[in-house]
Amino acid sequence: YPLKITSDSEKTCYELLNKTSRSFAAVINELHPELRNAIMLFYLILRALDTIEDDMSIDPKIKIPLLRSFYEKLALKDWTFDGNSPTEKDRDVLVKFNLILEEFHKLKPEYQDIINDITKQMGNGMADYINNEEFNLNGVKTVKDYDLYCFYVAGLVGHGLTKLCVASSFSDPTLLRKMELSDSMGLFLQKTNIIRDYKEDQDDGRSFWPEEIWSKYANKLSDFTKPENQEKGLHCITDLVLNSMAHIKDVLVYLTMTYDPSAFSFCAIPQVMAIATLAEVFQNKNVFKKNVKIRKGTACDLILKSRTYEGVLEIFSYYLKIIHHKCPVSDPNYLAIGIKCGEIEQFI
Ligand SMILES: O=C(O)CO[C@@H](C(=O)O)[C@@H](OCCCCCc1ccc2ccccc2c1)C(=O)NCCCCCc1ccc2ccccc2c1
Ligand SMILES: [Mg+2]
Ligand SMILES: [Mg+2]
Repeated sequence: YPLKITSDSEKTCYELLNKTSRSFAAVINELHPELRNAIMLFYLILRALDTIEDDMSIDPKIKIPLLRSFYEKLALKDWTFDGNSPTEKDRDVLVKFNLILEEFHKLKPEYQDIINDITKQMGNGMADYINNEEFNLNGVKTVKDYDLYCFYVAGLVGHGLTKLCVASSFSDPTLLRKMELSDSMGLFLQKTNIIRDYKEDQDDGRSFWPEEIWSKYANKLSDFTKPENQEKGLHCITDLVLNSMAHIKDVLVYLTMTYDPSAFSFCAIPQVMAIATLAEVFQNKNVFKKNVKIRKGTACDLILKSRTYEGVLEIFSYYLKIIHHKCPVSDPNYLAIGIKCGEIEQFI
């Protein structure tokens, strides 16, 4: 669909989108015009909220009220925020937030309400975690906390996207009665990022790997940065990958209920990138040293192949086999990985 830019503020919004996330920008730009601006603005507003959450230089006494009240800024005409540290990578979305607001108020009220509601829930969820001393000091404790945090920052995005797609008749309204499918769409992506971002988060003094899992393999999470602990670290990655695989069936069911071809690609592409990334981080000690990424050429093949549902099934089946074959017999989760791969294979 040709991109028809009608104002300077809209032009700036697309520039901000392309600058803050090449991967999501690529799929959002392909969307049908009916949804494209709504989802582009949904992305920028939540990225602005996340840029406040991610900035470790902002005092929690300032950050917590700002996260909880952020959704109220959506009612304003020209609010901006310049309180991020100069090094915060996406600080521009807050500095130019007035232009995002200008475009946001042009959306259908129904779309504005959906975005408002998700922004409010996410802001409160993020604030709850920073407020909870336990999480702030030692990171995520239980797998239950891990799922709750990922629900707040990504599951809710799935909820909002589902409501926007159903409102514009691009997806099956049944999805509204099965919101756990939307949860899984977000949790699968967020958990993949959290596994991949171990080193980056360690360097930022943050951690999202749940203690309930990593404590089986180390005394403290930073142990995995030492070579002598990396065999154990690989077992921990297996455990985390196994936990993420629990969402795959829901993801595949969700995709069968997304009718519009551009909405299907928009939903399918991040998911196939995630399964390819899981296979890349699996048994890969580089995770403890740098940010592991899938090759550009692979990403292009995946985009082409994920245009049909059969193509998506082939991609998942291919990478599940890779994960299964890469798992050494010595890994404590060797059998569980085989069982989970078999379970999903049957569904495919
Ligand atoms: O700072 C970073 O660069 C990464 O931040 C991560 C973090 O801080 O944890 C983390 O920040 C999360 C809070 C802000 C969420 C922003 C977002 C992301 C993608 C969207 C896609 C479409 C519409 C709106 C969207 C909103 C992050 O960006 N994680 C990437 C995974 C999030 C997936 C969200 C999501 C959920 C369901 C989906 C269903 C279909 C298609 C895309 C989907 C996308
Ligand atoms: Mg972030
Ligand atoms: Mg964040």
